[in-house]
Amino acid sequence: MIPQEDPWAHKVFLTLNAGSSSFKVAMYGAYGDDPIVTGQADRIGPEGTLKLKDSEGKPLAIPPGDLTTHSGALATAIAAIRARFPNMQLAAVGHRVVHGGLKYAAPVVIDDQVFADLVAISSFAPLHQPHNMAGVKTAMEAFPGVPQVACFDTAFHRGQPFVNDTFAIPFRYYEEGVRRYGFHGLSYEYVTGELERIAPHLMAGRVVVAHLGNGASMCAIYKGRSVASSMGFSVLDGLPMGTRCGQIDPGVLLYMLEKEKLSTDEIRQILYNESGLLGLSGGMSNDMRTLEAADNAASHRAIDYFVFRVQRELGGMTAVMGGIDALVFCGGIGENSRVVRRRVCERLGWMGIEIDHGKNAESATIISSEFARTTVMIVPTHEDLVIARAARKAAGVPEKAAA
Ligand SMILES: Nc1ncnc2c1ncn2[C@@H]1O[C@H](COP(=O)(O)OP(=O)(O)O)[C@@H](O)[C@H]1O
Ligand SMILES: CC(=O)OP(=O)(O)O
Ligand SMILES: [Mg+2]
Repeated sequence: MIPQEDPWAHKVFLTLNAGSSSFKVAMYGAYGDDPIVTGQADRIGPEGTLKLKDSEGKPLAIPPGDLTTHSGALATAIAAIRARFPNMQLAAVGHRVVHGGLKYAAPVVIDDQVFADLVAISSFAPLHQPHNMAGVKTAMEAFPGVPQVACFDTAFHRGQPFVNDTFAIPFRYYEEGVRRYGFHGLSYEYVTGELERIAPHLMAGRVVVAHLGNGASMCAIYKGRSVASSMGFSVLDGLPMGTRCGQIDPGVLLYMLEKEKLSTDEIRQILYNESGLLGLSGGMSNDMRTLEAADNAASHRAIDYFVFRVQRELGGMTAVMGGIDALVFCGGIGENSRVVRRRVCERLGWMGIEIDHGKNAESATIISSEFARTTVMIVPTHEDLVIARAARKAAGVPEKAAA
């Protein structure tokens, strides 16, 4: 028999994950978890930077290009990847799209209708969705005919119970789509899959995942399904974030409108860009590393509030699940900040949470002490891999156990 060459062996998949002032790009083959290229554009604008590296860590040459806009930076990244891999056979591009609205609860190949639907809900996520869709447009132009696959941060939560999906305002708003969508779903999907693999007995129970990054949220996962999430209608709700406020009394917005006479644009700017860790620290920083290093009254205000809100959510999520079997940390802060992890877990012995300080200091996978009732873990998240897997599936790559 003549051996058949695997038609997928040389195919590649691009993934794009756009944030407010940055985006991450990666390229994967048809199988396996390790990317062929990873990279990031930061501070997109007059001081934009772009860095890409191959699987051996060697930097890719960046051609001259426009780093002042998301589309320009992405076009530059694509040019760099094309120059380094001139014969690449691109099978699909996967995009993180923050909001799928009511209609989209699973990855979808983007056609004109899907594109229009997703642009139409941009105001639901003004910091992310316009950039996500700019990325889709740029990739469509760069790779005509290649399937573009949208992967939604909201999808993981769409089956959540009504009581976590709604606000107590006139019911017509719920019917119109003003709901608590929850976000970071690609991250929760990854972590859930990892837990299923490494600790299936925990996944069968009651898990709280704390995705603590520049954007931060928590999710209560009961038997593998999202039953409560801290983020709501927009990416502002729940925990305080780098520059976003987190949970806020709507009366504060009325105060800003009526008493201060601020415009909606000014209020949006405050809530999305000037609040959270940055706002509470008096403008010092949105970056947890900088705040931890500063160790002064302003940084303590911000970190104390952050820890307090994580603990409150944890208590609430534990209550609605009738207990907790595992607490999982992920995201830049969850994976790296031993201080935040330690402080969150302090005084939670009544919940069966007790961490081993040595294991926490070395960021081990399991950081709870040996006899603690609740397992506390760190699972580094990989949203891009979830996107790559969805793009592979949409392109028709057969499931094949990674060699
Ligand atoms: N070693 C560390 N100690 C404390 N915080 C860290 C550390 N490394 C990263 N972080 C924090 O993680 C956050 C960024 O998280 P990340 O998940 O990368 O963000 P994004 O949402 O932009 O993907 C920043 O606040 C950063 O300070
Ligand atoms: C949904 C969200 O907040 O995303 P990010 O963490 O990328 O800002
Ligand atoms: Mg993030």
